[in-house]
Amino acid sequence: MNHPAVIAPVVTLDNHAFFFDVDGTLAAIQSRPDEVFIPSSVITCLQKLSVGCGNALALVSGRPLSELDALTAPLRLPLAGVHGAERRDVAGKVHCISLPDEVSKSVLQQLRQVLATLPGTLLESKGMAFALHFRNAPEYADEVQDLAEKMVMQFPQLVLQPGKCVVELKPKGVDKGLALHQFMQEALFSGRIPVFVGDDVTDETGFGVVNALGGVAIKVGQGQTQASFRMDNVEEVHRWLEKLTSQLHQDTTFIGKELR
Ligand SMILES: O=P(O)(O)OC[C@H]1O[C@H](O[C@H]2O[C@H](CO)[C@@H](O)[C@H](O)[C@H]2O)[C@H](O)[C@@H](O)[C@@H]1O
Repeated sequence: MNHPAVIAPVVTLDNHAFFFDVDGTLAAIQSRPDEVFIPSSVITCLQKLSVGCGNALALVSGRPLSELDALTAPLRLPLAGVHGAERRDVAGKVHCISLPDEVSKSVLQQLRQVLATLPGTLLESKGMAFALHFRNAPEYADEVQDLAEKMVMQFPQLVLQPGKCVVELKPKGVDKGLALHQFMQEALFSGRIPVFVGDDVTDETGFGVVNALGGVAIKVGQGQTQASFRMDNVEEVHRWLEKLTSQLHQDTTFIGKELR
């Protein structure tokens, strides 16, 4: 569906499980990945919501788990990172897809070499995945795209993951839809109706899984999507979170409560 409803859906904490993308959804887009932050008021909302829905709340992001923990400190949520290549389940166990050492070393070396010749581009290495950013050098978008395409031809273990002013290389077979599906198999999530809020191409596989489960898929911002709902921007996501959590009783919402 290309023209989803522009209204916040009705959800109830008893019945729903909540999944949030990070960049462009909980955190406003910044010029560089390391400039991103989630306002403390939003972290408080996430904690309230998590407690209110029996801890059936997870982040599903392209970022590594370590960065997600840092961005949401002091929370320690179930997480899917690197588009699903890493996942920390409800029990805290980390599941991780890795690349053979020689592959990741060779990819990294080749990417570094070429991107060094394209001033303003930025390479983010996540071990088993690589983000080639051109937000600050849009004139090199085509060169970056060509480089990424060459790498996936050379290394069949990798596939392209397009994003906002970025082309990523991630392990084949990994996506947010699968990560979301895996969370929904866990006792704490299963039986609930999934709600997933995301803004980017990588979130579409998550929206697909949510739709198949009769859940609520919410696209943030413009662009084609299979989500059924839309929110205008990050600020609207924040306002929705505030509204959802303001209905909670005080005794379920205090900071510092053990999340599981
Ligand atoms: O799945 P997400 O949580 O949305 O993460 C997707 C990628 O987000 C980051 O890059 C994007 O945000 C940056 C900061 O706002 C921005 O500078 C960049 O242009 C965007 O592409 C992050 O750096 C990637 O690792 C994530 O995969």
